[in-house]
Amino acid sequence: MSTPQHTPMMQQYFALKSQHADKLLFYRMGDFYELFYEDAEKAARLLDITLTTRGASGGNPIKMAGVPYHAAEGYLARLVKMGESVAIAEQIGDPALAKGPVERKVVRIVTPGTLTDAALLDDKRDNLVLAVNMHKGTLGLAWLSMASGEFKIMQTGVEEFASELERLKPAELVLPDDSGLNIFEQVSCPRKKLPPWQFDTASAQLALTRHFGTHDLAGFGADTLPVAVGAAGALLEYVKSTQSVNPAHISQLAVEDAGELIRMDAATRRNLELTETIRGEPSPTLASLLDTCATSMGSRLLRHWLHHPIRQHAKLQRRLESVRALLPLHQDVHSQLREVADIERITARIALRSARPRDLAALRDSLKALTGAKQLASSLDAPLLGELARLLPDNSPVESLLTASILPEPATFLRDGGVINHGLNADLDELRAIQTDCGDFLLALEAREKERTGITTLKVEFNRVHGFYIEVSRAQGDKVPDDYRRRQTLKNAERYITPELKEFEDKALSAQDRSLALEKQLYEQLLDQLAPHIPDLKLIAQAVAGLDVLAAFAERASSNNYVEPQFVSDTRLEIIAGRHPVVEAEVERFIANDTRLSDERKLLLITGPNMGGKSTYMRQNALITLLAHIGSFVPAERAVIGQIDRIFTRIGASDDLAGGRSTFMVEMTETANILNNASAQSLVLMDEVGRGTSTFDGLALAWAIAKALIEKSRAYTLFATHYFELTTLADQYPAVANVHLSAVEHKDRIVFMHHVDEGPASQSYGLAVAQLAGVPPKVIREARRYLVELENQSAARVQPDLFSAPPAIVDTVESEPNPALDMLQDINPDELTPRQALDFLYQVKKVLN
Ligand SMILES: Nc1ncnc2c1ncn2[C@@H]1O[C@H](COP(=O)(O)OP(=O)(O)OP(=O)(O)O)[C@@H](O)[C@H]1O
Repeated sequence: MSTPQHTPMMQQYFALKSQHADKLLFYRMGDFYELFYEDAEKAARLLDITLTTRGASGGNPIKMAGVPYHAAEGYLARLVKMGESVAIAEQIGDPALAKGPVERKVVRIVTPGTLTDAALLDDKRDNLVLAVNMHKGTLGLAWLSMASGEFKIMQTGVEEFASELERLKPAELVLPDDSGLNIFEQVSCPRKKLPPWQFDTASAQLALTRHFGTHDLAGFGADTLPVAVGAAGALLEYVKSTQSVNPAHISQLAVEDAGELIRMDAATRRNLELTETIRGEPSPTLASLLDTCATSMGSRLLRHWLHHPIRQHAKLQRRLESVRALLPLHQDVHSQLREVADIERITARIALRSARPRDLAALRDSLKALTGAKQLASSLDAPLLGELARLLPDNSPVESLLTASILPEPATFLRDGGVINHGLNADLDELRAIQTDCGDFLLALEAREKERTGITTLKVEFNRVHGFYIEVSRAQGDKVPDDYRRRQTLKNAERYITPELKEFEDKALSAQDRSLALEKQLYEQLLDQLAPHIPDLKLIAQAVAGLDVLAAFAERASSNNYVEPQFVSDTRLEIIAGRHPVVEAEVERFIANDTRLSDERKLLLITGPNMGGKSTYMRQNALITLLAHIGSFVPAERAVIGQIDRIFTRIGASDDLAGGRSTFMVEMTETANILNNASAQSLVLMDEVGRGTSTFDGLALAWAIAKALIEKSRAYTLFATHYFELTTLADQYPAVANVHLSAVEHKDRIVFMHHVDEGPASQSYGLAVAQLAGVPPKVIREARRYLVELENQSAARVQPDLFSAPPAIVDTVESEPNPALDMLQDINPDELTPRQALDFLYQVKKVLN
């Protein structure tokens, strides 16, 4: 675009912009970052800043908008939240020496997924960038937290994409440009498209081995995952392109083994409200309830654990032992950890050389504060705590280095000076002494000059614009000696300089410049010295996070009266007096309930009135199971839990309008997923399945789905339903048991007991609940009348609609003679049990086939 008519500065701008066409370019001009042309229009719209025009270049006025450099972080944060990426071009040349425009360079690229600045990041959440690669139905995923250096990959089936996306919740997606796959259409997060060759396994392997300095990827266990390696290579190259230095803190690649985790699909993660409510709010959720962590590293790890429940009982035992050991001491541990800053993110900024002076001071103080936590953790009798304690520092070399190098309270910005400690560098100390001695020298000079000249009101002073001067009031102007040179004339006074003062001024000002430059150099050296300690610092951060979460579990266990769950190898889910951890905190009196599932009792059919507590009861069992599998104590009197491989939920009606699926379609898609994938070790929650369609279709489907779950999947199933007809399943299958939530009607009002009792519910109470909700009395009266009518009608037919043939078949029957019609003529529905009716239906079906 640059043509000879453009001004030299705009030519420079276009050259930079052409390399960052897909981003907003912040172009530094003095104290502002300016945006031009389309960027200016976009930024003005997004940030609500003024759009102006200035001069002209290439024959047209230049549209521009700007933000002050000192407030840039806030604007960047807003842009990144809106999914924008920004390239920041700084002035790197010396304006005094430049002939044309001062030299500028893009020094930093800020994208939603690669943030590392403390000001732009949410403390409590990992900010991930996820790269996706696909090859013949195989999905390769690679994700990275730039702020911690954690880099992971996995390979799975393409159909798992939605569930992985819900688990990882990336801030940015990186895709091959040609993917053209519709699975990405529903994803709302910002995407970066890269040339497809970057996802090629061979070039990715080369990029990765070069970065890690390894011969191949076998050491990471990644050599058998070519599709994921393709994604990892592309991702690494992408994040490197956003930084001006090599991200050395990305020091290893880990393969996520999905087999070690309890799997949960996207709907389950949402329905259980682990880290977000269904409405997308951060509380009340399981995370908001459990998070009493003292550090943000702990809060982030807790969220990670909630989405990654593990299956190995031995590993869970180690966490549980630690929680038990921490029960009497969690307060002490947390009060030690409260002094600890975000070591993980500071470490990443050290690696990226963007750590600020106060980051380093905070790291120094945190390392010191950890000595106490180390002692506490190592004094406890739990192997996992012992391991964490060993990773914590005691007199760490980094702490000594930082103590020697950084002032106790350094300035915020290195450019202001006042960062490097005294005694580290003799030259710096000398330059600083010149500045400190300055005051004494000026006082002495003032006294001397007063005496020499006899001018009693003479003052020696300094200001930024004019430097040092001697001020003499106009009244005493005639006493000024010859060696005074005039520097500035004021209304009532003259300001002078003398050769002696000039010499001093040169020395003082150059001392200041030189000390600032020296501090900068020493700071860079310090970052170099810290670089080899990055792996240790990362381990320390992990240990702090682990200790913090385990102490939070202990705190929750004692404050909320949780018990240690027991794991067993047989088929069992036995929860005595279980509670819903989140609902319990919201209601005045929570009624605890038991759940017993085993080989002999695998499906509970739950009936009861609306608002009776069915959903709460089902979810509490899933949450207790989940809590046990992250190593937490659980809200119950006793919990004995066998092997669990997956948790499925089909709860509530949620429209997926964006995805073009109706409520019923969503319901059936989720149900299909459950029927296809649940095993005998899965925990399945089905809430009122079939509700989204007509009563008879719904009932028929619910019946068949319950049968499939009990006959084929044999999963641990909690099946809540409004269809009382289903309660007869218990007569046919010994592994099906009926339970109900009780309620009593009292003078037209309904009182919910919230207690789970054996057996089916006796009646529905739908009208009573409607009344309770404030439906007008007239409507309730009408409904009551109609209900009586319906009940009378159905009394004449037993289970009429479930077993009647659908209209289409009736038509066929009428148009041509059919043996099924004769069979129907021969039976008396009033004499059939539901079982016989169902069997009869099968016979009719056979005849029709
Ligand atoms: N065990 C309990 N102890 C105390 N209060 C409870 C209990 N279970 C549920 N509740 C209260 O009852 C309310 C309704 O519970 P829930 O949503 O589980 O009912 P439901 O039977 O699933 O209703 P619906 O069929 O309308 O979905 C909860 O919000 C909670 O306040």
